[in-house]
Amino acid sequence: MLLTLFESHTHFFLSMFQKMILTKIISNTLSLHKKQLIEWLPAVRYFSSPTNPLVNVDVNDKSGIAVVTMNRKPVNGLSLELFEAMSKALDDLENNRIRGAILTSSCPTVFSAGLDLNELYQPDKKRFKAFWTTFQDVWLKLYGSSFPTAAAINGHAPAGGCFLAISCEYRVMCPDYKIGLNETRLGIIAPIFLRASMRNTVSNREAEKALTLGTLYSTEDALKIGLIDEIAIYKVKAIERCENFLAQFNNVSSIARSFTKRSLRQKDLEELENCREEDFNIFWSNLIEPSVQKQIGDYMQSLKKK
Ligand SMILES: CCCCCCCCCCC/C=C/C(=O)SCCNC(=O)CCNC(=O)[C@H](O)C(C)(C)COP(=O)(O)OP(=O)(O)OC[C@H]1O[C@@H](n2cnc3c(N)ncnc32)[C@H](O)[C@@H]1OP(=O)(O)O
Repeated sequence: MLLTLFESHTHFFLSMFQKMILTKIISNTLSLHKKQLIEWLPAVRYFSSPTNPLVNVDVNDKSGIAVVTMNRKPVNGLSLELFEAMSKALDDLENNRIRGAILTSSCPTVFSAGLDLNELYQPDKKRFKAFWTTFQDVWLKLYGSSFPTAAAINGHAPAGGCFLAISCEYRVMCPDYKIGLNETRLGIIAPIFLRASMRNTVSNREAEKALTLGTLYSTEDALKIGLIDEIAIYKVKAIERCENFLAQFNNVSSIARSFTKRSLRQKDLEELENCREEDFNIFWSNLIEPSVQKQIGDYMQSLKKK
Protein backbone atom coordinates (compact mmCIF):
# COMPACT_ATOMS: atom_id res chain seq x y z
CA MET A 1 0.00 0.00 0.00
CA LEU A 2 2.87 2.32 0.89
CA LEU A 3 4.38 1.67 -2.50
CA THR A 4 1.09 2.33 -4.30
CA LEU A 5 0.66 5.61 -2.43
CA PHE A 6 4.21 6.58 -3.18
CA GLU A 7 3.78 5.75 -6.85
CA SER A 8 0.54 7.66 -7.26
CA HIS A 9 1.86 10.78 -5.53
CA THR A 10 5.09 10.98 -7.45
CA HIS A 11 3.47 10.37 -10.81
CA PHE A 12 3.66 13.97 -11.98
CA PHE A 13 7.08 14.86 -10.71
CA LEU A 14 9.45 12.04 -11.47
CA SER A 15 10.63 10.34 -14.58
CA MET A 16 9.89 6.67 -15.00
CA PHE A 17 13.52 5.80 -14.32
CA GLN A 18 13.74 7.86 -11.11
CA LYS A 19 10.52 6.27 -9.90
CA MET A 20 11.85 2.78 -10.51
CA ILE A 21 15.02 3.47 -8.52
CA LEU A 22 13.15 5.03 -5.58
CA THR A 23 10.53 2.27 -5.58
CA LYS A 24 13.28 -0.34 -5.44
CA ILE A 25 15.01 1.41 -2.51
CA ILE A 26 11.77 1.65 -0.48
CA SER A 27 10.82 -1.91 -1.27
CA ASN A 28 14.25 -3.25 -0.23
CA THR A 29 14.23 -1.21 2.97
CA LEU A 30 10.74 -2.40 3.86
CA SER A 31 11.47 -6.07 3.27
CA LEU A 32 14.80 -5.82 5.12
CA HIS A 33 13.14 -4.32 8.14
CA LYS A 34 9.83 -6.14 7.93
CA LYS A 35 10.82 -8.70 10.53
CA GLN A 36 12.30 -6.12 12.91
CA LEU A 37 9.36 -3.78 12.36
CA ILE A 38 6.84 -6.47 13.19
CA GLU A 39 8.82 -7.67 16.16
CA TRP A 40 9.18 -4.07 17.32
CA LEU A 41 5.41 -3.56 17.29
CA PRO A 42 4.18 -4.07 20.86
CA ALA A 43 4.53 -7.83 21.11
CA VAL A 44 2.47 -7.84 24.26
CA ARG A 45 -0.93 -6.38 23.68
CA TYR A 46 -2.76 -8.88 25.83
CA PHE A 47 -6.14 -8.05 27.13
CA SER A 48 -8.59 -9.11 29.70
CA SER A 49 -11.64 -9.74 27.60
CA PRO A 50 -15.01 -8.58 28.84
CA THR A 51 -16.33 -11.71 30.51
CA ASN A 52 -18.81 -13.66 28.48
CA PRO A 53 -20.55 -16.24 30.65
CA LEU A 54 -20.34 -18.81 27.83
CA VAL A 55 -16.67 -18.44 26.91
CA ASN A 56 -14.05 -17.37 29.38
CA VAL A 57 -10.73 -16.06 28.03
CA ASP A 58 -7.81 -15.93 30.40
CA VAL A 59 -4.53 -14.58 29.02
CA ASN A 60 -1.27 -15.22 30.85
CA ASP A 61 0.62 -11.87 30.83
CA LYS A 62 4.02 -13.54 30.86
CA SER A 63 3.59 -16.27 28.25
CA GLY A 64 0.97 -14.52 26.15
CA ILE A 65 -1.00 -17.76 26.00
CA ALA A 66 -4.78 -17.61 26.30
CA VAL A 67 -6.85 -20.34 27.89
CA VAL A 68 -10.27 -20.29 26.26
CA THR A 69 -12.82 -22.15 28.39
CA MET A 70 -16.23 -23.16 27.07
CA ASN A 71 -18.77 -22.81 29.83
CA ARG A 72 -22.23 -23.93 28.81
CA LYS A 73 -23.46 -26.48 31.34
CA PRO A 74 -24.15 -29.31 31.46
CA VAL A 75 -22.30 -30.53 28.34
CA ASN A 76 -21.16 -27.48 26.28
CA GLY A 77 -23.82 -28.14 23.66
CA LEU A 78 -22.81 -25.89 20.76
CA SER A 79 -25.72 -23.47 20.46
CA LEU A 80 -25.95 -20.27 18.41
CA GLU A 81 -25.07 -18.24 21.51
CA LEU A 82 -22.02 -20.37 22.33
CA PHE A 83 -20.77 -20.11 18.73
CA GLU A 84 -21.32 -16.33 18.80
CA ALA A 85 -19.30 -16.04 22.00
CA MET A 86 -16.51 -18.18 20.52
CA SER A 87 -16.47 -16.23 17.31
CA LYS A 88 -16.11 -12.97 19.26
CA ALA A 89 -13.39 -14.45 21.50
CA LEU A 90 -11.43 -15.62 18.43
CA ASP A 91 -11.65 -12.12 16.93
CA ASP A 92 -10.35 -10.61 20.18
CA LEU A 93 -7.45 -13.07 20.30
CA GLU A 94 -6.57 -12.39 16.67
CA ASN A 95 -6.65 -8.61 17.20
CA ASN A 96 -4.51 -8.74 20.33
CA ARG A 97 -1.53 -10.65 19.00
CA ILE A 98 -1.55 -13.40 21.59
CA ARG A 99 1.14 -16.08 21.30
CA GLY A 100 -1.17 -19.08 21.39
CA ALA A 101 -4.54 -20.36 22.57
CA ILE A 102 -5.66 -23.46 24.45
CA LEU A 103 -9.28 -24.54 24.12
CA THR A 104 -10.80 -26.40 27.06
CA SER A 105 -14.03 -26.88 29.01
CA SER A 106 -15.40 -26.02 32.45
CA CYS A 107 -17.64 -29.12 32.47
CA PRO A 108 -15.98 -31.75 34.63
CA THR A 109 -16.40 -34.76 32.29
CA VAL A 110 -17.36 -33.27 28.92
CA PHE A 111 -15.20 -31.19 26.57
CA SER A 112 -18.22 -30.63 24.31
CA ALA A 113 -21.18 -32.86 23.42
CA GLY A 114 -21.15 -31.35 19.93
CA LEU A 115 -23.88 -29.36 18.27
CA ASP A 116 -26.77 -28.63 20.58
CA LEU A 117 -29.38 -31.08 19.32
CA ASN A 118 -32.08 -28.51 20.10
CA GLU A 119 -30.66 -26.41 17.24
CA LEU A 120 -31.08 -29.37 14.86
CA TYR A 121 -34.50 -30.58 15.98
CA GLN A 122 -37.57 -28.87 14.49
CA PRO A 123 -35.41 -25.91 13.51
CA ASP A 124 -36.56 -22.43 12.62
CA LYS A 125 -34.92 -21.55 9.28
CA LYS A 126 -33.85 -18.02 10.23
CA ARG A 127 -32.23 -19.11 13.48
CA PHE A 128 -30.66 -22.18 11.89
CA LYS A 129 -29.15 -20.00 9.17
CA ALA A 130 -27.56 -17.75 11.81
CA PHE A 131 -26.46 -20.85 13.74
CA TRP A 132 -24.89 -22.52 10.70
CA THR A 133 -23.21 -19.33 9.49
CA THR A 134 -21.67 -18.74 12.92
CA PHE A 135 -20.56 -22.39 13.04
CA GLN A 136 -18.78 -21.81 9.70
CA ASP A 137 -17.25 -18.55 11.06
CA VAL A 138 -15.89 -20.31 14.14
CA TRP A 139 -14.27 -23.00 12.02
CA LEU A 140 -12.75 -20.47 9.59
CA LYS A 141 -11.35 -18.43 12.51
CA LEU A 142 -10.10 -21.37 14.57
CA TYR A 143 -8.68 -23.50 11.74
CA GLY A 144 -7.25 -20.44 10.00
CA SER A 145 -6.00 -18.55 13.08
CA SER A 146 -2.66 -16.77 12.78
CA PHE A 147 -1.72 -17.87 16.33
CA PRO A 148 -0.98 -21.50 17.24
CA THR A 149 -3.76 -23.48 18.92
CA ALA A 150 -4.09 -26.55 21.12
CA ALA A 151 -6.98 -28.37 22.77
CA ALA A 152 -6.90 -29.66 26.35
CA ILE A 153 -9.66 -32.26 26.01
CA ASN A 154 -10.74 -32.79 29.59
CA GLY A 155 -13.80 -34.91 28.83
CA HIS A 156 -15.92 -36.54 26.12
CA ALA A 157 -15.65 -34.94 22.70
CA PRO A 158 -18.18 -36.49 20.32
CA ALA A 159 -19.10 -34.97 16.92
CA GLY A 160 -18.87 -31.17 17.07
CA GLY A 161 -16.70 -31.52 20.20
CA CYS A 162 -14.17 -33.56 18.24
CA PHE A 163 -14.50 -31.08 15.39
CA LEU A 164 -13.40 -28.20 17.62
CA ALA A 165 -10.42 -30.21 18.89
CA ILE A 166 -9.23 -31.25 15.43
CA SER A 167 -9.46 -27.69 14.18
CA CYS A 168 -6.62 -26.92 16.63
CA GLU A 169 -3.01 -27.85 15.90
CA TYR A 170 -2.37 -30.08 18.92
CA ARG A 171 -4.50 -32.20 21.24
CA VAL A 172 -3.91 -33.48 24.76
CA MET A 173 -6.71 -35.65 26.19
CA CYS A 174 -7.49 -37.02 29.63
CA PRO A 175 -8.02 -40.80 29.98
CA ASP A 176 -11.30 -42.75 29.93
CA TYR A 177 -13.27 -40.50 27.62
CA LYS A 178 -14.59 -40.83 24.07
CA ILE A 179 -13.78 -38.76 21.02
CA GLY A 180 -14.83 -39.05 17.38
CA LEU A 181 -17.09 -37.95 14.59
CA ASN A 182 -20.26 -39.99 15.04
CA GLU A 183 -22.47 -37.99 12.66
CA THR A 184 -23.24 -40.92 10.34
CA ARG A 185 -24.66 -42.79 13.35
CA LEU A 186 -27.18 -39.98 13.72
CA GLY A 187 -28.02 -40.16 10.01
CA ILE A 188 -26.30 -36.86 9.26
CA ILE A 189 -23.49 -36.17 6.84
CA ALA A 190 -20.29 -34.50 8.04
CA PRO A 191 -19.93 -31.09 6.32
CA ILE A 192 -16.91 -30.39 4.10
CA PHE A 193 -15.09 -28.30 6.69
CA LEU A 194 -15.32 -31.07 9.24
CA ARG A 195 -13.97 -33.59 6.75
CA ALA A 196 -11.06 -31.24 5.99
CA SER A 197 -10.07 -30.96 9.67
CA MET A 198 -10.19 -34.74 10.04
CA ARG A 199 -8.04 -35.39 6.97
CA ASN A 200 -5.56 -32.84 8.29
CA THR A 201 -5.26 -34.80 11.55
CA VAL A 202 -5.23 -38.52 10.71
CA SER A 203 -4.34 -40.42 7.56
CA ASN A 204 -6.81 -40.37 4.68
CA ARG A 205 -7.59 -44.02 5.30
CA GLU A 206 -8.25 -43.51 9.02
CA ALA A 207 -10.37 -40.44 8.22
CA GLU A 208 -12.49 -42.45 5.79
CA LYS A 209 -12.95 -45.30 8.27
CA ALA A 210 -13.66 -42.97 11.19
CA LEU A 211 -16.17 -40.83 9.30
CA THR A 212 -18.07 -43.60 7.52
CA LEU A 213 -18.31 -45.83 10.60
CA GLY A 214 -18.94 -42.87 12.93
CA THR A 215 -16.53 -44.40 15.44
CA LEU A 216 -16.13 -42.94 18.93
CA TYR A 217 -12.58 -43.77 20.09
CA SER A 218 -11.35 -44.25 23.63
CA THR A 219 -8.55 -41.87 24.64
CA GLU A 220 -6.02 -44.70 24.18
CA ASP A 221 -7.31 -45.68 20.70
CA ALA A 222 -7.45 -42.03 19.67
CA LEU A 223 -3.74 -41.77 20.48
CA LYS A 224 -3.01 -44.89 18.40
CA ILE A 225 -4.57 -43.46 15.23
CA GLY A 226 -3.13 -39.96 15.80
CA LEU A 227 -6.47 -38.30 16.52
CA ILE A 228 -4.84 -36.92 19.69
CA ASP A 229 -1.15 -36.23 20.35
CA GLU A 230 -0.76 -36.95 24.07
CA ILE A 231 -2.59 -38.27 27.11
CA ALA A 232 -2.50 -36.33 30.39
CA ILE A 233 -3.97 -37.55 33.62
CA TYR A 234 -5.78 -34.35 34.69
CA LYS A 235 -7.05 -31.17 33.07
CA VAL A 236 -4.28 -29.11 34.70
CA LYS A 237 -1.67 -31.45 33.25
CA ALA A 238 -3.37 -31.35 29.85
CA ILE A 239 -3.17 -27.56 29.86
CA GLU A 240 0.48 -27.75 30.92
CA ARG A 241 1.30 -30.09 28.00
CA CYS A 242 -0.51 -27.76 25.61
CA GLU A 243 1.54 -24.86 27.00
CA ASN A 244 4.73 -26.86 26.39
CA PHE A 245 3.67 -27.46 22.80
CA LEU A 246 2.92 -23.76 22.26
CA ALA A 247 6.15 -22.67 24.01
CA GLN A 248 8.15 -24.40 21.25
CA PHE A 249 7.09 -21.59 18.94
CA ASN A 250 8.96 -19.03 21.07
CA ASN A 251 12.05 -19.86 19.03
CA VAL A 252 10.32 -19.67 15.66
CA SER A 253 9.60 -16.50 13.69
CA SER A 254 5.90 -15.81 14.21
CA ILE A 255 5.55 -14.51 10.65
CA ALA A 256 7.16 -17.58 9.10
CA ARG A 257 5.07 -19.85 11.34
CA SER A 258 1.72 -18.23 10.63
CA PHE A 259 2.34 -17.95 6.87
CA THR A 260 3.33 -21.60 6.74
CA LYS A 261 0.24 -22.67 8.69
CA ARG A 262 -1.97 -20.51 6.51
CA SER A 263 -0.53 -21.87 3.28
CA LEU A 264 -0.96 -25.48 4.45
CA ARG A 265 -4.61 -24.85 5.40
CA GLN A 266 -5.47 -22.38 2.63
CA LYS A 267 -7.08 -24.89 0.28
CA ASP A 268 -9.45 -26.19 2.97
CA LEU A 269 -10.38 -22.66 4.05
CA GLU A 270 -11.04 -21.53 0.49
CA GLU A 271 -13.15 -24.61 -0.18
CA LEU A 272 -15.62 -23.46 2.45
CA GLU A 273 -15.26 -19.71 1.79
CA ASN A 274 -16.27 -20.33 -1.83
CA CYS A 275 -19.42 -22.28 -1.04
CA ARG A 276 -20.82 -21.09 2.29
CA GLU A 277 -24.34 -20.56 0.98
CA GLU A 278 -24.36 -23.88 -0.86
CA ASP A 279 -23.02 -25.62 2.27
CA PHE A 280 -25.93 -24.15 4.25
CA ASN A 281 -28.51 -25.12 1.62
CA ILE A 282 -27.29 -28.72 1.48
CA PHE A 283 -27.47 -29.09 5.24
CA TRP A 284 -30.77 -27.33 5.57
CA SER A 285 -32.51 -29.46 2.95
CA ASN A 286 -31.17 -32.66 4.50
CA LEU A 287 -31.86 -31.56 8.04
CA ILE A 288 -35.57 -30.99 7.45
CA GLU A 289 -36.07 -34.42 5.86
CA PRO A 290 -38.73 -36.11 8.04
CA SER A 291 -36.56 -39.24 8.43
CA VAL A 292 -33.57 -37.17 9.66
CA GLN A 293 -35.80 -35.21 12.05
CA LYS A 294 -37.23 -38.46 13.42
CA GLN A 295 -33.75 -39.86 13.95
CA ILE A 296 -32.60 -36.73 15.79
CA GLY A 297 -35.80 -36.66 17.90
CA ASP A 298 -35.42 -40.34 18.86
CA TYR A 299 -31.77 -39.78 19.70
CA MET A 300 -32.63 -36.84 21.98
CA GLN A 301 -35.20 -39.00 23.75
CA SER A 302 -32.66 -41.79 24.23
CA LEU A 303 -30.23 -39.32 25.81
CA LYS A 304 -32.92 -38.06 28.19
CA LYS A 305 -34.06 -41.56 29.18
CA LYS A 306 -30.48 -42.41 30.05
C1 LIG B 1 -28.03 -35.42 6.05
C2 LIG B 1 -27.48 -34.11 6.52
C3 LIG B 1 -28.23 -33.51 7.66
C4 LIG B 1 -27.68 -32.21 8.05
C5 LIG B 1 -27.63 -32.02 9.52
C6 LIG B 1 -26.72 -30.93 9.90
C7 LIG B 1 -25.76 -31.30 10.98
C8 LIG B 1 -24.38 -31.49 10.46
C9 LIG B 1 -23.49 -32.11 11.44
C10 LIG B 1 -22.37 -31.27 11.77
C11 LIG B 1 -21.44 -31.97 12.59
C12 LIG B 1 -21.77 -32.02 14.03
C13 LIG B 1 -22.82 -32.74 14.51
C14 LIG B 1 -23.09 -32.81 15.96
O1 LIG B 1 -22.34 -32.36 16.76
S1 LIG B 1 -24.56 -33.54 16.41
C15 LIG B 1 -24.44 -33.78 18.18
C16 LIG B 1 -23.86 -35.13 18.42
N1 LIG B 1 -23.60 -35.31 19.82
C17 LIG B 1 -23.64 -36.48 20.40
O2 LIG B 1 -23.95 -37.50 19.80
C18 LIG B 1 -23.37 -36.51 21.89
C19 LIG B 1 -24.59 -36.78 22.69
N2 LIG B 1 -24.30 -36.75 24.12
C20 LIG B 1 -23.66 -37.75 24.76
O3 LIG B 1 -23.25 -38.73 24.20
C21 LIG B 1 -23.49 -37.58 26.24
O4 LIG B 1 -24.33 -36.56 26.68
C22 LIG B 1 -22.05 -37.25 26.67
C23 LIG B 1 -21.16 -38.48 26.49
C24 LIG B 1 -21.47 -36.07 25.90
C25 LIG B 1 -22.05 -36.88 28.18
O5 LIG B 1 -22.66 -37.89 28.92
P1 LIG B 1 -23.18 -37.60 30.41
O6 LIG B 1 -23.66 -38.91 30.95
O7 LIG B 1 -22.16 -36.87 31.17
O8 LIG B 1 -24.37 -36.57 30.25
P2 LIG B 1 -25.88 -36.87 29.76
O9 LIG B 1 -25.88 -37.77 28.60
O10 LIG B 1 -26.68 -37.31 30.95
O11 LIG B 1 -26.34 -35.45 29.27
C26 LIG B 1 -26.69 -34.40 30.18
C27 LIG B 1 -27.80 -33.57 29.58
O12 LIG B 1 -27.32 -32.97 28.38
C28 LIG B 1 -28.15 -33.32 27.28
N3 LIG B 1 -27.33 -33.44 26.06
C29 LIG B 1 -26.30 -34.24 25.84
N4 LIG B 1 -25.77 -34.03 24.64
C30 LIG B 1 -26.49 -33.05 24.07
C31 LIG B 1 -26.42 -32.37 22.81
N5 LIG B 1 -25.51 -32.67 21.88
N6 LIG B 1 -27.33 -31.42 22.58
C32 LIG B 1 -28.27 -31.11 23.49
N7 LIG B 1 -28.38 -31.70 24.71
C33 LIG B 1 -27.48 -32.66 24.99
C34 LIG B 1 -28.75 -34.67 27.70
O13 LIG B 1 -29.94 -34.90 26.99
C35 LIG B 1 -28.99 -34.44 29.16
O14 LIG B 1 -30.14 -33.64 29.29
P3 LIG B 1 -31.13 -33.80 30.53
O15 LIG B 1 -30.33 -33.38 31.72
O16 LIG B 1 -32.27 -32.90 30.23
O17 LIG B 1 -31.54 -35.24 30.59
